[in-house]
Amino acid sequence: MQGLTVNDLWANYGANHVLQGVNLPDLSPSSLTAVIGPNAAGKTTLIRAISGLQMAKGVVRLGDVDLMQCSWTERARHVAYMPQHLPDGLALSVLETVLLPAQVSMSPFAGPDVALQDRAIQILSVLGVESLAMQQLRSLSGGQRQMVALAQAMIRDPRVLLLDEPTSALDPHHQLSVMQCVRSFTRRQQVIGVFVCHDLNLALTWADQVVALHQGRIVAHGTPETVITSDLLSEIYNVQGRVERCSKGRPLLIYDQAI
Ligand SMILES: Nc1ncnc2c1ncn2[C@@H]1O[C@H](COP(=O)(O)OP(=O)(O)OP(=O)(O)O)[C@@H](O)[C@H]1O
Repeated sequence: MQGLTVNDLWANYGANHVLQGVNLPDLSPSSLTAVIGPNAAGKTTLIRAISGLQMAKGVVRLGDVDLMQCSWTERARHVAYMPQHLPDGLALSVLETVLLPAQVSMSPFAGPDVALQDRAIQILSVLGVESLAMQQLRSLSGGQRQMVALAQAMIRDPRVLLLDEPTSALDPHHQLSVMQCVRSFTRRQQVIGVFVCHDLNLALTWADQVVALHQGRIVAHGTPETVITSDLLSEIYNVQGRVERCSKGRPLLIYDQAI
C-alpha cells in the first residue's frame, strides 16, 4: 500500500517561516486525517506544500514516488487539492468547472468525453447538487461553490485528497453529507484523505487521526480523543474547554471561555 510520508517540511513567505520542519505521522490509504490549529498556524500552507502548489523543502513521498521530484502534471495525477474558495469570475458552468482539471491533460482536439461527463454528474449527484450542473458557477452560493470544488477534486481520482476547510460554508445537512461522502470515497477508493478544519467536533467525529499544528510545528498527533484535550485547547487556542460524552456516548467538545 502507498502511504504518504511528510518529513522535515519547511516553507516560508519571505522572512515568515511558516512551516518549520513539519513531520507528519504516516498517512495510510483509506484513512482520514484532520489538521487542526489556530489561525495562521500554517495549515493551508502545509496542505498546499504537500500538493506542490506551495514552494517547500523537505520530504514528500507517496509510497516509492518522490513527489518533490515529480513534474507538476505527474504530481497532480496523484494529489488533488480542494481550496477554501474557487476563484471568482470564472465564466463556466458547474459541469465545465468540475471537468476542467480532469481535461487539462487531454488534447484540445479530443471530442467530449462522455464517460467523464457521466462521472461528473454522478459525483455532483452524490453531493446532492446535480441540479446545478448547467448553472453558471458565479451564480452559486458560497456553500454550493464549496461542493463544486469538492467534486472538482474527487473527479481526478487522486491517491491523496487534500481538503481545505471543506465544510466551512455548509449548513448542518450538507456538512454531514459532505463528510459522509468524503469518508466513503477515501475508504472505497483507498484514498489518503486530509482535511483542515476549525470545527474540532468535526475532527472528533470524522477523523481517524488528528494532527495539531501550532506556529508551523506539529505539537500533537494521534487519535482524535488523545489529541483534542483540555490541555491542547488552552495551549494552542487559549481557550478553556472540555470533551464530554453525549447521551449516545459520542465525544462532544464544549468551550467554556477564552483565556
Ligand atoms: N500568499 C501569502 N503571502 C504571504 N504570507 C502568507 C501568504 N499566505 C499565507 N501567509 C502567511 O502564512 C502564515 C500561515 O498562513 P496559513 O494560511 O497557512 O495559516 P492557516 O493555519 O491555514 O490559517 P487560517 O486558519 O487562518 O486559515 C500566516 O502568517 C499568513 O499570514
